[in-house]
Amino acid sequence: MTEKSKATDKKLKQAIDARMAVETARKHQVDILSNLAAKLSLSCKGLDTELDNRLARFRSALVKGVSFENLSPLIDELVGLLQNQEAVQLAQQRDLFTSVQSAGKQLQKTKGLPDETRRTLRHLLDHEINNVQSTHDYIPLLDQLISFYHQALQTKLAANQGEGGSVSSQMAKQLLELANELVLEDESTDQIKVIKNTITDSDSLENLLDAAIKIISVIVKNINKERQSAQSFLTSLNQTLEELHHSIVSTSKHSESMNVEFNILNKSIESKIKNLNEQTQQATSISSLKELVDNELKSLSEDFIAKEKLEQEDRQMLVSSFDSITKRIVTLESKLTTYKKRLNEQRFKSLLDGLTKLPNRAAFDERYNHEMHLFNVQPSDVTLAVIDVDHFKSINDRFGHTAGDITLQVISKALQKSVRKSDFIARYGGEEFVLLMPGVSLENAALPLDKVRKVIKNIPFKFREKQIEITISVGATQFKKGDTPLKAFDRADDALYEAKNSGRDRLCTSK
Ligand SMILES: Nc1nc2c(ncn2[C@@H]2O[C@H](COP(=O)(O)OP(=O)(O)OP(=O)(O)O)[C@@H](O)[C@H]2O)c(=O)[nH]1
Repeated sequence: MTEKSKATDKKLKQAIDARMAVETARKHQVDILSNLAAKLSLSCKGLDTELDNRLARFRSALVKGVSFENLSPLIDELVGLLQNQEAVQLAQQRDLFTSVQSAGKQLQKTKGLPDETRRTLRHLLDHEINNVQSTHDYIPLLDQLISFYHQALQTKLAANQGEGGSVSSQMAKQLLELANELVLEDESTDQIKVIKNTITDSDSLENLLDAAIKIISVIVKNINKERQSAQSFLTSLNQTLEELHHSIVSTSKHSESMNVEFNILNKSIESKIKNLNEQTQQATSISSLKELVDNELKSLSEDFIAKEKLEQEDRQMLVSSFDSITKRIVTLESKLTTYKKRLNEQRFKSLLDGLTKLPNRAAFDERYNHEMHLFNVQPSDVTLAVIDVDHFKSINDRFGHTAGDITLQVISKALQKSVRKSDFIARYGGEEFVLLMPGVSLENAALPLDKVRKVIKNIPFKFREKQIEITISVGATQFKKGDTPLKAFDRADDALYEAKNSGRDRLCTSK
């Protein structure tokens, strides 16, 4: 190879190398641009379709190796679209600020949010939200807000469930109390008992409503029966009165017609006697006088017989009329007695508690007010005790309402047996009893009351083969000068509250 061709060869090689370097640099630049376009496409994907399409076209132009001059308008378009996108994002950012802020404020109003959550939320709304620079920055805030919402929802749900539970358990309690207070005929009492046994504290509102409707229908039937019975009594009373009236009218009519007949007879007798008198004056011989007297006496005697007959008829008529009136009155009296008896039984029943047969609250109120009145007229020692079965709800919950009812009956019997004759014990409602002890000071009542407590505690209750100890708490007080029924009761109730709070199964007193 000549020197000249060697030099040419070297130059060519250098030129090829330079070209290769340029090619590589360009390829590198295209790669960088393609990469940028790909990243842009990825991060802008979905923001704007137009931008998506332009970026795709830009990438394919790069791959095809379009000259930079041709790429330039594409880049301009992209810049324009991106600028537009910036404005869109700013607007979205503003909207997001407003909605995050209002959502947060709404959340702040939610009751029952944990304190820590409330504090973090306040910080978020007062500070963090103002430091947000981009839509992306909202993501952690939104994440926090969603978790707050979750907490608020949980709190609300728990509160609702709690509320629902306590509402229905309160309703169940009231329904049972109402059922206990009902004084109905025997058959209806049994029906109410069956309904009562279906009521439990954990019942849904729907079940309670169903039980309430059943109770109402028993009451309505009872009212109808009662009304029918009152109506039949009134109808028969009405009938008897009508008959009575009728018989009196007919008796008096009969008497009137009798009177007319009597008058006629009397007049005829009178005129005959007058006539006899005149004719005897004018008689000229004994024989004619005898004949005259004979005739007149005969006629008079007929009149007297007729009068006697009339009188007898009248007497008989009166007697039979009185007889029938008396019979009717006797029937009416017997009906009245039956009705009165029924009413008395009803009244007696209405003062007795259906389940325990102890005097009920109405009977207690009557007696209690009376004792308070006596005390205010002439003060003496009167002790009032309020007795409540401990944890009675758990007996119902564990062994059912029938077991609960039997427990109340057993306790009532034991209470009645262990108080003195002069004391007055009543079922105040539910598992609460009241005891009035006239003539006993609080000091002297403590021992017998504590004895009552022990009696109940020692009853060997057994449910489902399980030995159960049932205890009572007692709160007692003594009537004081200036007391009203309410004041004294509240004092006894406070003492009961203290007995419950200090461990139950005890007697607490309040002076
Ligand atoms: N079986 C039955 N249960 C009744 C009757 N009347 C009320 N109850 C129930 O008595 C329970 C009383 O419960 P609470 O007032 O919570 O009192 P407790 O469980 O005795 O608890 P403490 O009084 O606090 O010791 C409620 O579950 C009532 O449903 C009734 O006639 N029969």
